[in-house]
Amino acid sequence: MRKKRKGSEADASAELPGVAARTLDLQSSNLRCHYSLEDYSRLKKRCKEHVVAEPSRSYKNRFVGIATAPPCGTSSSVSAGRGLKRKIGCIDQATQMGRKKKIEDDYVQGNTIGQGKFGSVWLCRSRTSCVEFACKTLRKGEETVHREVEIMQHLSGHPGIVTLQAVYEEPECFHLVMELCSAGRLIDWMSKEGPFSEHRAANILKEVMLVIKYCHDMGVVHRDIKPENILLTTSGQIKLADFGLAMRFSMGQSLSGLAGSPAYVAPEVLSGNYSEKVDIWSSGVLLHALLMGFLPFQGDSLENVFEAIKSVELDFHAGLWKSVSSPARDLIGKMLTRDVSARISADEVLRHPWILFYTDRTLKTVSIKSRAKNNGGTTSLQAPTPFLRIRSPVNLIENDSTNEKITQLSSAHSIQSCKSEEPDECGFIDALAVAVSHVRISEPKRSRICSPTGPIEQQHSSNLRSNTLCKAF
Ligand SMILES: Nc1ncnc2c1ncn2[C@@H]1O[C@H](COP(=O)(O)OP(=O)(O)OP(=O)(O)O)[C@@H](O)[C@H]1O
Repeated sequence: MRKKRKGSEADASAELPGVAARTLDLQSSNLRCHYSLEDYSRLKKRCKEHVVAEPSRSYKNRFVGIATAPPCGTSSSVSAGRGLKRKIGCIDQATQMGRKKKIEDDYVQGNTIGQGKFGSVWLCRSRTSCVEFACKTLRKGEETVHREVEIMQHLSGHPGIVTLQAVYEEPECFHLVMELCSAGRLIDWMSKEGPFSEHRAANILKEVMLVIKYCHDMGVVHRDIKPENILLTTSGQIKLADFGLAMRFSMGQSLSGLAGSPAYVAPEVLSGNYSEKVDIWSSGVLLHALLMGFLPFQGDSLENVFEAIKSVELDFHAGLWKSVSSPARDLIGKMLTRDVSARISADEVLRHPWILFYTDRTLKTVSIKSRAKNNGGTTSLQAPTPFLRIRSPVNLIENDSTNEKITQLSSAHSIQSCKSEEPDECGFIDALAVAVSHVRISEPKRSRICSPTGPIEQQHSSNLRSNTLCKAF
């Protein structure tokens, strides 16, 4: 019997976790609780079975739904193995090399570097080039393995997406050889150094949104955007990883299926009818966490967290928000609006004045100049110093010396955390944002290729570390 992976129907025979009885470890943090959407999915299923006693098919329709939607021009009714083989057929020449060979023929196995729910990720080195890669080994039978591979292949080539190098098949498992992101996960940097300055947060969000925009333009919704799935290379490049929950969609298509990670899940996912805008909501949660150091929607049980997601209004005028510029607040508000039609798109996020202010060279130059004038010639607003190297031509930090600095990412001290913004920067940004908002930006061309079928410890870290609320279901 095939196993169901996250985003799929929960196993009816699995023991119902004591969801209602579980308590938060409030001492650790408001978000270090022990719930997962898998628990929720199981609970809902159990409830439905007990109360309504409907045939399992109707439940399946409700919760699995689009999770098994086929990729472009294919049927979802293929078995995982056959599906993957066929997908390998459309993977680049370079990735076909593993079809007959064993992975050991081409790669030397190294240490385990990550553990997922359905397999491990380990270091490997190419015997021919000596280049190191990450290898994700997935046990066969996973329903969505072929879809994850196919989507990675579909998206491969974008600098913000982990490149799939090769795929090897064995009787029991698949090995996905991927580009190595050895500087770790964004969540770890957030835990170590967060909350981040607006400057740094804007540069991170921009990189993330560029990838999400690309995914959406390519007809893929990720459905599990969270800092645990954002990896960093030694050159500081951000890479979106873990497409285990990703799926194809076509513009205007209504999606269903309970999928995501509790703390990041959009309210409409809980109602069972959603679109690619769920990635924007999750990114809004990410932005909140980047700036504030904690997650926006919390509760002492999984269902309370969902209740918060559905009903809590964020008060942008209280407490810590006072130290955040109004354009930043405006952007978070537009990303975390429950009215999906009012929620901005990835492209609109990228054109938001707050993002432009911190990431656009022209605007930055203007702002520095005007600032210098006011300050008797000193440029108080510094060039971007996020830990990631911004590839955009509009960025000011792309030079050899910066790259050199960033290659020392293994040392926390090599990264400037950029926490010391000017005290009056918020007001300055507010004023600038008004000017920026008058800049007309032309609509970009869409390039879809396929149109298919609570407060935390020390104001940062602990409640952002991986916990069950942040685990995909
Ligand atoms: N390309 C990579 N380079 C470096 N480390 C990686 C890479 N891909 C994955 N990892 C590490 O392995 C971990 C698990 O990977 P991934 O999230 O893809 O697996 P998963 O089975 O989908 O996990 P989960 O069950 O948490 O969703 C990551 O959190 C990361 O630490």
